[in-house]
Amino acid sequence: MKNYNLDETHIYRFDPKERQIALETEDVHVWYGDNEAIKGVSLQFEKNKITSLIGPSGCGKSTYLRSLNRMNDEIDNTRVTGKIIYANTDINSSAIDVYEMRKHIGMVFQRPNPFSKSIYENITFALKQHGMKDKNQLDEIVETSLKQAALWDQVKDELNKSALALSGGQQQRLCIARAIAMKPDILLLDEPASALDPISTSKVEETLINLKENYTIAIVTHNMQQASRISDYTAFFYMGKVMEYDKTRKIFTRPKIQSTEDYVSGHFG
Ligand SMILES: Nc1ncnc2c1ncn2[C@@H]1O[C@H](COP(=O)(O)OP(=O)(O)OP(=O)(O)O)[C@@H](O)[C@H]1O
Repeated sequence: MKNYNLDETHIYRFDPKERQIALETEDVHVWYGDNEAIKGVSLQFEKNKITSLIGPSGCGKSTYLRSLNRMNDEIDNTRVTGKIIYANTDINSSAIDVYEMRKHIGMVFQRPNPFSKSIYENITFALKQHGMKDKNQLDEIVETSLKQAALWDQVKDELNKSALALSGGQQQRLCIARAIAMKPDILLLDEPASALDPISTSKVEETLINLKENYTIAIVTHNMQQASRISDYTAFFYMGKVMEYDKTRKIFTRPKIQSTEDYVSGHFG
């Protein structure tokens, strides 16, 4: 294993006058008990763009992603410090209504995890929990979300069918539809295509590219081609830090840091 200089980093910063920042973290640290998994990450996520989080296994990508909508709160013995700024508010503050915040910052997990309910109910379940009762309104959201997730044409005649009868790729697009039904601003995805075959993967990628018109997306991926195909920005994580953050094109063609270059060219370690 090469000895990479962990102090040599390159973090691209936006000028907020030129680019709209949808979400920003300042010096975020995450501990699992005594293990400091994230060691001071400050990143900006540009509105209506896709940002990929890449890096070797165990470097903290998922931990960082989960901190962006406080999913680490659900894990015992976890501590998160630093600021996570969304809409001029630090959502890492104890005063935040986490349930409410997650309506704005939604998440899709690695394995498709539809509820054991119909396709229709998968999308309407959380909306009903939030008090929405109007059938026409619910129908409309089901249709719009499934269209945005590029699944409507395949399922529109069988909305009462069990979601578990869909293929893996369709289930994952249903999970994306379920997340966007809440009309979040930001969509966090943790390796959403890793359990899918290449055709389903390319459908999910197409879906994400179309979604960025309306959403800001952060995605953890192990797939370098995927990061370079779909994302506008890429952050390279290593040992709980971001070593390099820049436009995706730069990360993959002219990285500034040796560890990034080795990682993206497959010569890491
Ligand atoms: N629920 C947890 N409890 C305790 N430690 C955890 C937990 N989840 C992650 N960790 C630890 O935090 C560190 C970062 O893990 P994380 O899963 O965030 O990395 P990752 O880059 O997403 O890895 P991978 O690419 O393998 O999914 C690792 O040392 C891991 O063991």
